[in-house]
Amino acid sequence: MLILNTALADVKLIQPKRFGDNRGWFTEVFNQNSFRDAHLPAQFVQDNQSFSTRGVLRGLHYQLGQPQGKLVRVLSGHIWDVAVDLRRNSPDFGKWAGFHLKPLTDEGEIHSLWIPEGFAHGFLVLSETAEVLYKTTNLYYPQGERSILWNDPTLNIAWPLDALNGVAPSVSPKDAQGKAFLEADLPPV
Ligand SMILES: Cc1cn([C@H]2C[C@H](O)[C@@H](COP(=O)(O)OP(=O)(O)O[C@H]3O[C@@H](C)C(=O)[C@@H](O)[C@H]3O)O2)c(=O)[nH]c1=O
Repeated sequence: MLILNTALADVKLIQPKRFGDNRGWFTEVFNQNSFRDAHLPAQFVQDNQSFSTRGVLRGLHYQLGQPQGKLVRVLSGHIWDVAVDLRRNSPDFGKWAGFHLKPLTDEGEIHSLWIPEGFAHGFLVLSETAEVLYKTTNLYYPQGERSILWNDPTLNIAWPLDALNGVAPSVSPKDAQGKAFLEADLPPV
């Protein structure tokens, strides 16, 4: 299992080793020791799965009180996944990074994304449908959930909207009322 650096120091791409044989293939998608060796949190308490259609944009989400680190992977389809560093004491504060994520079965695209606590997370579905599965380091805490507007001008995230052929992203009513980055309650540092 390779743990690869990204443009954001604490966000990692996880590339598992895949073993092919005449039956098909096998891979470990999470290994606690590999995470520990890489000094990443290795304790997850919740697994989430969502199904979405093309153009659905979920995010940008984070939780106060019970921050969630997320280990994200795609089971089917193709998404553009975004992490935004909300930790005021971080050199990457206010920076974002985007990643094309595809299923582990696609040659050359075998990775999950590790997003630590203190980040906001969102994704845009680029395929007809997409199923996304992610483990979290803390439980869902509805009182603490927060949303920052996906198209916040300060963050200026370069969502790959061209792939939607002029159709606007589809967001939930809650996300349509997300806060501007400069007005958001950010996690304590
Ligand atoms: C996130 C979550 C939602 N729910 C419920 C609440 C609600 O009725 C329904 C749909 O919730 P949402 O609209 O918040 O779902 P969604 O917009 O998919 O929210 C998710 O977005 C991605 C980007 C993340 O990073 C996740 O942490 C989570 O915030 O599911 C739970 O029961 N447990 C959970 O952990």
